[in-house]
Amino acid sequence: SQQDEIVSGLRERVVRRLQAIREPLDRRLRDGSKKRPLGHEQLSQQEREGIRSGLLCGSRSRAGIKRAFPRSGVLEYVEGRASVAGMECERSDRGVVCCRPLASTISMVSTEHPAYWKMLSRFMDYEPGSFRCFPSLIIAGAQKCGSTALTGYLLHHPGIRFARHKELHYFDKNESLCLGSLFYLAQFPARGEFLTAEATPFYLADPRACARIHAQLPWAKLVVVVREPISRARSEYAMKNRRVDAQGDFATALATTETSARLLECLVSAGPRNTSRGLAGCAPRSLRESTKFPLFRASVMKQLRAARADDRKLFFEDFLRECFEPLDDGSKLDVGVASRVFQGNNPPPYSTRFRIRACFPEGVRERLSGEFGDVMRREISQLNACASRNFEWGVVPETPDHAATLVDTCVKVHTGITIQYVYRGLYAAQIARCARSVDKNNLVVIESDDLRNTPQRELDRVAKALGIRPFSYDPRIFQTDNLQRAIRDKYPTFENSGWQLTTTYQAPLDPTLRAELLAFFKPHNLLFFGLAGRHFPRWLDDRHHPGRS
Ligand SMILES: Nc1ncnc2c1ncn2[C@@H]1O[C@H](COP(=O)(O)OS(=O)(=O)O)[C@@H](OP(=O)(O)O)[C@H]1O
Repeated sequence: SQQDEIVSGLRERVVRRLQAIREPLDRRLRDGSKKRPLGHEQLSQQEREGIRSGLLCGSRSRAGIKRAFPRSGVLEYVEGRASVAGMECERSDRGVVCCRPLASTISMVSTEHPAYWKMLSRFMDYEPGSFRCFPSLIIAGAQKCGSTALTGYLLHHPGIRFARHKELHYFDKNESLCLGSLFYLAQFPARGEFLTAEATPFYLADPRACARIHAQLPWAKLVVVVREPISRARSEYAMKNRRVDAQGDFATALATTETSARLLECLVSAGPRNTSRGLAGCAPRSLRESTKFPLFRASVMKQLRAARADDRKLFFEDFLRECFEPLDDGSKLDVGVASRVFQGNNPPPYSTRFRIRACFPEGVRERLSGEFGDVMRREISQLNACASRNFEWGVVPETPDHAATLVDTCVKVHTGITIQYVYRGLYAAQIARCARSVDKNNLVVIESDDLRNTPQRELDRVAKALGIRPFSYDPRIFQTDNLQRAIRDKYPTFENSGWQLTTTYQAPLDPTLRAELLAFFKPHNLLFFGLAGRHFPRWLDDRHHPGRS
């Protein structure tokens, strides 16, 4: 079919590029140690390109050094090996389930690629001998439309098990893909009387994820939850707002010399080998209780892990010296700790402040770039300017394919909750792009209000698409409190990212802004209705959602 041709054409192009990149790299690897760190400036143009395009793994250490090595994950993907090595697929009333033995793959990987295995084993938790099953169901989008509610409901289905974490981001992040399908498989439970599922609502927005999913998991069903785009955007903005607030509070707490001093004492007593557990146990309470703390802890660990095992102690000491500014006023630091970390300074420092910008940049970089109306208007005007420059049909796409080309040309997609509040509500564009690789029969679209109002009916649609027996849910699980509980039990840290089951909005949206946004989204919504084969009149209605959004 045309889709297959596109995929195989793409694959050929990628393989050719890959060969061009691999040859010099293989030579270098033969010449030197497999793990030889390469200074960024030492990377060849091709290697740099390989890292950029995601064909090679590149990791950055604190010293700015990059390592490049062939990415097992991407090799699997490009060569189509991931899906076949030892895989067993079966179709039953449990749907289509494809599994692979984890243990034999592990022994192969650990002997053939020790460096890769070393990196991989850090992320893995597995029982030897078990088969793991790739997901047959992926909740692929869209963000802020109710994907977590849908996950929370499906958690009660006896024939479905979800991955350990919500939002694996395997198909959209080069670093995850880099770890390969073994890493991905390890996120799912050992084979049992169920199919497996994962939910990463960013997949729909990512320009490459659908093609990657199709190449690795051609049997998987993708469920896309959509929502009236203005409410969606507002929900995303509200979540970002919560994150920025939490970030400000964390930075303020960290900036006090008292907190910084206690943190440094805590790190010194935990030492290089026990840093993570130590931080969880002895970091000042004002930090530990913040929703930003897990990110902070992960960031410290990531920086420390960049050090090679043999020089970890040295690296740890360097980290402390670089990240804690010596001061001579403020909250006093334990004398022993001060002289150990800041030895050589004159006069001897007795207090300190954590250098948050240098040492925890991810904790302070999120910003709101204006009021909701400003960011929406700015994004729309940039999109319109780009569209009128590039397309004879101007700013209003006439077909879903036009809409897909519009976003391909005019939107540089960013991960995370960034400034793409408008783009992520252009469902026709994103679904049409996804359908270039994923078979339409494998795409199930659910509308957010329908999910809220008639959940059993929507869950039956998912079961039907998966080819599994319908399941009658206890209606109590649809109550908000129970839904919240189910989500918290499964994903206890999910709310740390600023996510909440529902947002309380302070005021309704300004009517003028609402009218402008409705007018902008209308043609995109109509294209989406055409694709979905359903009309959602509430999306076009000015009176819709006066209270909720
Ligand atoms: N049962 C049910 N059905 C449909 N939608 C529901 C349901 N429960 C919650 N919500 C709404 O989901 C919004 C959050 O969406 P997500 O969970 O997909 O967000 S995320 O992308 O995972 O961050 C969030 O939107 P806002 O409240 O506007 O922020 C929720 O209201």
